[in-house]
Amino acid sequence: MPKLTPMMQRYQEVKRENPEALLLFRMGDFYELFYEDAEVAAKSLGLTLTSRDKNSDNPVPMAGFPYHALRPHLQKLIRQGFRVAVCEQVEDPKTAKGMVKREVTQVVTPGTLTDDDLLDPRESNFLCALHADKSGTCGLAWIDISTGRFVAADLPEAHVIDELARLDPSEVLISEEQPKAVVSVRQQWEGTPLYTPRQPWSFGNDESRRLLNEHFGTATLEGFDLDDAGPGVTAAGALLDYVRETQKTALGHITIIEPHRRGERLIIDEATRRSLELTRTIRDGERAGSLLAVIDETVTSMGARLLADWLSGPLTDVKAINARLDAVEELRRETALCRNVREQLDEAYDLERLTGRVATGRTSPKDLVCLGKTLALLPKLKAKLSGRGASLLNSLEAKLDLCPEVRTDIEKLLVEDPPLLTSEGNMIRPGVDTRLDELRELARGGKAWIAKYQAKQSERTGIPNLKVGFNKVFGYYLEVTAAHRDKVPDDFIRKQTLKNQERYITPELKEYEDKVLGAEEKAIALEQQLFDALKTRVAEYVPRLQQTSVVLASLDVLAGLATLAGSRDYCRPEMTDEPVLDITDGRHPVLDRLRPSGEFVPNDIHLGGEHEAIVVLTGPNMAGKSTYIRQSALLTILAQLGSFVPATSATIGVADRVFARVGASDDVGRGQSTFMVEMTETARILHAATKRSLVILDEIGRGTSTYDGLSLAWSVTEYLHDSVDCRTLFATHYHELTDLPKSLSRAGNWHVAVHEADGEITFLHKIVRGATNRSYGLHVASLAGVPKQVVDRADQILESLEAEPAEGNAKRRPGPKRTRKEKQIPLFATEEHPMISHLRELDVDAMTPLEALQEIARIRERLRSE
Ligand SMILES: Nc1ncnc2c1ncn2[C@@H]1O[C@H](COP(=O)(O)OP(=O)(O)OP(=O)(O)O)[C@@H](O)[C@H]1O
Repeated sequence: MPKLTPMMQRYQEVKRENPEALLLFRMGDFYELFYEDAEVAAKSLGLTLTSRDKNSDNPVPMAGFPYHALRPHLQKLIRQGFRVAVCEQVEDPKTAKGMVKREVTQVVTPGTLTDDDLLDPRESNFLCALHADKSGTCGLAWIDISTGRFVAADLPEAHVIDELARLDPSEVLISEEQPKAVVSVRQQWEGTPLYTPRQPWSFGNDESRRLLNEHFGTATLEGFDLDDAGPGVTAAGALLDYVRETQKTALGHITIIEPHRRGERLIIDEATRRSLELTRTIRDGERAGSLLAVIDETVTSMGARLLADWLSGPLTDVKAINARLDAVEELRRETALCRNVREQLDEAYDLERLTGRVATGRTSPKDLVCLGKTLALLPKLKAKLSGRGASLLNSLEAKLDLCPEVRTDIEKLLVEDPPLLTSEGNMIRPGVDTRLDELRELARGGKAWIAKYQAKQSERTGIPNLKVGFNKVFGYYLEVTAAHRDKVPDDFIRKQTLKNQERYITPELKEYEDKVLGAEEKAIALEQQLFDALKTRVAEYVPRLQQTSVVLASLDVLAGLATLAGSRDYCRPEMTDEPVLDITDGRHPVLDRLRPSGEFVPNDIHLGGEHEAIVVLTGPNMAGKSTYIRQSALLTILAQLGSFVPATSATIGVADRVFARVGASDDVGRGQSTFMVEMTETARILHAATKRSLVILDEIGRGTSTYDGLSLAWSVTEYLHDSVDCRTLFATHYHELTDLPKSLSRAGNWHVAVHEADGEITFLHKIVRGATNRSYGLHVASLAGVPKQVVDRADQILESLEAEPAEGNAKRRPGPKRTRKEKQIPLFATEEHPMISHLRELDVDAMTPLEALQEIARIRERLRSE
C-alpha cells in the first residue's frame, strides 16, 4: 500500500468508525466521497466520478459537490434509503495549526432526520427499536426525533404488528442477534422501513437502564410508570444509544419517556387500518382520498400531525371523548372565536419542530426569528381563550405558556429577516452590542476609503481606468491595463501580470485592507458568539416551548374539527359505554365529501341494544354494501377521536376494537395464499373480539370453493353471535346466509334496495330490512362494458343454472352452449339415483342449517367418489 497523506489517513479513520454510512468528507468548499462511496454516490446523485492521485498507480475514485448543496443531496440519499455521515472541518482553516481537524458532526438516517427540508411537515417521522425477552414478550420503543416524543411499550407479538402499522416508522433498530419473536414480527409485518442492525450489547437491559437513567437524571424508570426490567425499556435504551450516536448533539427535547397505555386507545389492527383507508388509500397508497385527508382542516403542520395521531389511536374513555367533543362543540358554536383562533394559528410556524432544533443546537437565525414570531401571536390567542365553557379549552388556555422572555430576547437581538447561515453575519440588530457596532462601522468606513483611494490614485497617475479589485489570493489590488503600464509610479508593487492587465499593491492599500477585512471577520465572529449565547438561553425553555406547541397543535385540531362539523353539517355523537350503534342518516365521510353535494344517499343504522347485534347484509353488486358497513366503522372511529360525525343524530357505544375484513386480497409478497390470509385475519378476530368490539366483515369466505366458504361464513357468524356477542355487520353474496337469523336470536337480515321497472334497474343505495336473493351481477357487468355477446351468453347460463337445482359445484359449472330444447331434458331422466331417495327421506325441519350444510357436503363427496 502506498503511504497515505495525513488527510486520507483521517478519512480512513472516520470511515472505519462509520462503515455502514456513506461518508461526506468536507474539504474546503466541497463535500467529497471516496472509493466505493464515490461510486455509489456518483450513481445515486448523478455526480461525475473522478479520481484523486490520477497519475499514481492507485488512483482513488472520488466524487463531490459544493458545500451549499448539502441539503438537496442529503435529501436524495435519504430518500433512497442510505445512511449518511457528515464529516465537517471543525476548526477554522485560517487559524488551524497543521491539518484542519475533521469530525463527524451528524449521521443522518431516515429515522433520525431533524431538518425541516428533509421531513414532510404534515407527517410524524418515527424511529423504532424492536426487541423481545426470553419469554417472547416484545419491547417496542419509538421516538420522533424532530419533536422529542419518546414512548416505550411491552407488548405481545401480535400487538407489535398493529403498533408498527399505526406508527409507520421509517427506520427500525433490531439486534444483530434477533430474538425469535422479532424475526416472526418481521415476517408478518408488511411495512418496509430501513432495518438497522445494532450490536447485541446495545440491546442489553442493564445497559439500557443505565443509559436512560443517565439521560433523565433518575435512579429508576418506575417514576415514568415503566417496568425497569421489561423489554420495552431495553428497546428504549437501544434507541437512545443510537440517537446519541447519530445526532452527536444535546438531546434536551427528550425530557420524558412515556409508557404506552394500549387500553386507553381504540385498537385498530393493520388489516383494518388498511381496509378502512384511514390514512392512505388501498389503490395507490396516497393520503389523498383517505379518511385523514377529508377530515383534515388544520392550518398548521403541528396540528396535521396531531390529528393523524388522534386518528391512529382514538380514545376509549367516554369522559375523555366528551371533553374533546365539548371543545369542538363550543368552537363550532362560537364561529367568530373559531375563526380567530385559526387565523392566529395560520400565522404560526412549526413550534414543535423549531423547539426540537433548539434542543439539538441545530437552530438557524431564521428558525429563532420564526420562533419569536410564533410566540408573538400567543398573548392574543390566550386572551381569546380565557373564560371558556369547555374544560379542555380552559386547560389548554392555562397551559399556553407565552414564554415572554424568549420572545423579547429574540426580538431584541435578531433582525427581521436574517440569513440562513450564521457565517454570513448580518443577523444581529444594530445597537445590541457596542463592540459589534464599532466593528461594523469600521468595515463600512474601510470600504468607502478604498473607493476614495481608487479615485485618488487614478487622478495621481493619470490612468483613467485604474481599478481597485479584490480576490482571495492577493486581497485588494490595483489593476492597470497594458496600455497604461508606462504610467505606473514606482511605489506600486507588481503582484501579477495577466494578458492585458497588471496587478499591483501598495503598503497603504494593504494597511487598510487588514483593518477592513479584520473588522468584517471580527464582526461576524462576534455575531456568532452573540447568537450562540441566545441559542443557549432559548434552549433552557425547551420544556415550556414543548408544552406550548402541544397546546397550539391541540387547538388547531379542535378548531379544524369544529370547522369540518360546520361546513359538512356533522352532528355531535352521544357517547355511551353500552354496545350500541344508533345512527340516523349516516353518510360515508369520504364519499360524502368527494361526490357532488346531495348525491350520497344517507342511511340509518341500528345495532345492539334493543336491535339485532348481528346483521347479514345482502344486495346486488355495486349497491353500496361495502360503503355502508365501512361507514359504520368510520363513524365510530371519528366519534372516538373526538369528532362530530356525518349524520343527523348518532348514539355511539364506545368500542374497544374495530375489525374490518375485506374478502381476500392477494398477498404474494408474504408468500401466503389469498385464502390463507383471509382465514388468518378471521382467526385473529375470533380470538381477539370482545363484547365491546365492532366487527365488519365484507364477503368473508369468498376465497375458496362455494360450500367451504359458505360453511365457514356461517360458522364464523354463529361463533360471533354465541361466543362473542359483539356488534357485527356482514356483507355477503351468499344468500344462503340470510337463513341465519332463523336460528340466531340477535341476528337480522338487511338488504340494499333496488328499483326495477320496465327492465330498467336503479340502485337506490338505501338499506332496508329483510333479505334479497338477487345479485344483478350481469347488470353490473354490462355497465362495466363487458361485451354484449358475453353478457347475453351469461344470461342464458344463469337461466339454466336457476332452472336446475344446485347439486354441488360441479353441477353449477355450465356445460357447452345448449339450445333451449336441449336444456329442457331432465337431469335424471331414467332411473332414480339413490341419492334422490336419500334426499327425499331427509327430515330437513329437524336439522340445523349447519347440519344441513354438512349433509349436503357428505352427499357431494359420495357423488364425487362415484
Ligand atoms: N349511499 C350511497 N349513496 C350514493 N352512492 C353510493 C352509496 N353507497 C355506495 N354508493 C356508490 O356505489 C358504489 C359501489 O358501492 P359498494 O362498493 O359499497 O357496493 P357493494 O354493494 O359492496 O358492491 P360489491 O358487492 O360489488 O362489492 C360506490 O363506489 C359508490 O360510488
